[in-house]
Amino acid sequence: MHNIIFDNVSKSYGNKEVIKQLNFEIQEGERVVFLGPSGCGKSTTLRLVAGFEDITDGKLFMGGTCVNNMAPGKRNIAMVFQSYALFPHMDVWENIIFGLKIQKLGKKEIEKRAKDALEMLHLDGFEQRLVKSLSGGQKQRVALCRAIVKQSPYFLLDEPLSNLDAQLRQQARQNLVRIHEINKSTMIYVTHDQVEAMTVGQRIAVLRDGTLQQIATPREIYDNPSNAFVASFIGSPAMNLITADIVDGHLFIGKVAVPLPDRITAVLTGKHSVIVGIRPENIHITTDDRAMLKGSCRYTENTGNLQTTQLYLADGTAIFSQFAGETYEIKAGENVGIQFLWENVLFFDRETEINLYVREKGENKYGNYRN
Ligand SMILES: Nc1ncnc2c1ncn2[C@@H]1O[C@H](COP(=O)(O)OP(=O)(O)OP(=O)(O)O)[C@@H](O)[C@H]1O
Repeated sequence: MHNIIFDNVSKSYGNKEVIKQLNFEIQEGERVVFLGPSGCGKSTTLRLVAGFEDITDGKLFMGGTCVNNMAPGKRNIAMVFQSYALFPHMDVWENIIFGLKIQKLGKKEIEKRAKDALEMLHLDGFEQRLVKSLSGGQKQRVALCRAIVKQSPYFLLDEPLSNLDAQLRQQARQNLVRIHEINKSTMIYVTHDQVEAMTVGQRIAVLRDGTLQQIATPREIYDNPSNAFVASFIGSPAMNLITADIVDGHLFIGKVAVPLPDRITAVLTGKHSVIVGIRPENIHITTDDRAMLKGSCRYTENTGNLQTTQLYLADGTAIFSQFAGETYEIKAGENVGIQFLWENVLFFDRETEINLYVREKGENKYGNYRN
């Protein structure tokens, strides 16, 4: 069994607590992404698993064993760093087999593993090339090769693709996922890139200021973020967050009152100070005079397949609408009608920012308003 359990794990540097009481489990063979803004503690958490940092409080279990005091070399991990950490004066082959020679594996086994890895990452033919003569993308693939030949049950990656351009990143992401589906190691992948998180992770752990905000599948994080922070961190353009008040069945955005559907008021009765969360694709622009809100177009961008429009509501709130397919052309300054797709609207408590509609196991704990 090669799972990882964080049991109340905290980490401080001096008086500063940078990781705060992490409690979650990564299953054997699972691909989990740590996602969050710079400084939220992603790398530190990964380094706690690798054993490069000591845990200040709590316990970390790997494969059922508490590893708080276990040296990194004993943890059976393979790691890939942003900087690649290759030996520039050695050729590709030497870089890849270096760790295996130290492990004193047999010559045949070393050759087989290295050849398989080179083939998997389309590096056959590069064996004799000096690392310093390779491009960034090639170096990154050598670093991946060097990690996968170890065949370790734990695979840790710290922003491994951040030095690559957009196109190479996409290829590298696909390579990584493919390798993982073959190796089925327990994988942790650190990134601050939400697209990478959505495409690589089977689950995403979102961190903020050293605390875990949510750990869930990409779909769940996108559809049902636990709070306004998670909501705003995933999606591009980001989810619209609109300050509003619910009063007796109406949503007040500034002075404009919009009647709420019964199934929402059945759950959110009385008064609530909220942040309305609505993704750009759930805001429709219409010429229909009966639209729930009126706004004016600030600008619109058309990328062929997608139209993205920034709109001002009557109270000055700026929101984004985005939709695919043919649309009528909207001009800057034009007045338009705005319609929310209510079934996809979220409500966050204004003070705590907590999602008032987080569903548990597919069910909305406040009722079935979303179904
Ligand atoms: N050796 C250290 N001594 C003191 N503080 C540290 C040390 N390493 C990290 N920190 C602090 O811990 C916090 C978390 O840092 P960490 O590098 O884990 O964040 P991160 O989410 O990986 O950020 P980034 O995406 O920028 O790498 C930061 O406030 C950082 O300044």
